[in-house]
Amino acid sequence: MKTLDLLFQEKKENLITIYTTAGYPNLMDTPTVLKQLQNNNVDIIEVGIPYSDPLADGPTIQATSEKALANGMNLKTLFDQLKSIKEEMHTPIVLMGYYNQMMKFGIEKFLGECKESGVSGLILPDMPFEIYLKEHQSLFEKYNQKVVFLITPQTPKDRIKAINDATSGFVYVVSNSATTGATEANYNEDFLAGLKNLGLTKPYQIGFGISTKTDVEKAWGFADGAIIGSAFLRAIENSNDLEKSVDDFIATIK
Ligand SMILES: O=P(O)(O)OC[C@@H](O)[C@@H](O)c1c[nH]c2ccccc12
Repeated sequence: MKTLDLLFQEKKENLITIYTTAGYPNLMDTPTVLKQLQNNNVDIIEVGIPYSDPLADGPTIQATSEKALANGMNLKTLFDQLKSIKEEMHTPIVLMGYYNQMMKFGIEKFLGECKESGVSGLILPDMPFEIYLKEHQSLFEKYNQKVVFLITPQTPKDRIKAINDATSGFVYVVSNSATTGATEANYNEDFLAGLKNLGLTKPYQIGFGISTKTDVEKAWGFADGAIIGSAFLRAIENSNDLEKSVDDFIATIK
């Protein structure tokens, strides 16, 4: 498994991160989806842990989460699936979940399982970075887990600096203040154009509402990478040939 650090040493721009919900469209599909994303040379794979109360998620991600939960996906199954493909995977995997899920599972057990499963880092959108620094940083480091924090157009500048400093993975730049999954990119262009002057020292990628090649190229103009979730999930939703659907989608954005 390639670490995020190594990836960012090798590649500093034009990154593609694809988000997929674990256990979607079917319970056992996630290993196939991950391997096929890797075959298509995506740079990072973000795997969402389905959750019944996903605060930051728009309708597409929420629907995939509900389906995945109904399919029976849970943390144990997800970790088992990740372990089953660990030897084949070298693309960095970042898990996206909610703070509560991690705390309920037991934080040390959770981080240990992440390490055992080949996970490189975590996005926990509702974990304040102050809490991370005060309470969790040493455990994350013990299990080699990087942390990704989000900034939005509403985040004050001094807070952005602090978030950049607390980040050990990459900074997730939310393109606008809406939830995930808009069908059209609705960039806050002033915010995005200003990113370069914020003095960010960590790699940063833009997500929310990116669905086409044009959107991706635009995001690359403002940041190191583009993150795509909902558009990808819509592309695999009714697939009867997952591998082909993944190939076809990636072909549309590269
Ligand atoms: O779906 P979109 O608009 O392409 O945006 C990516 C996003 O879904 C993914 O990164 C994500 C899914 N759930 C999240 C929760 C918080 C932040 C980000 C996410």
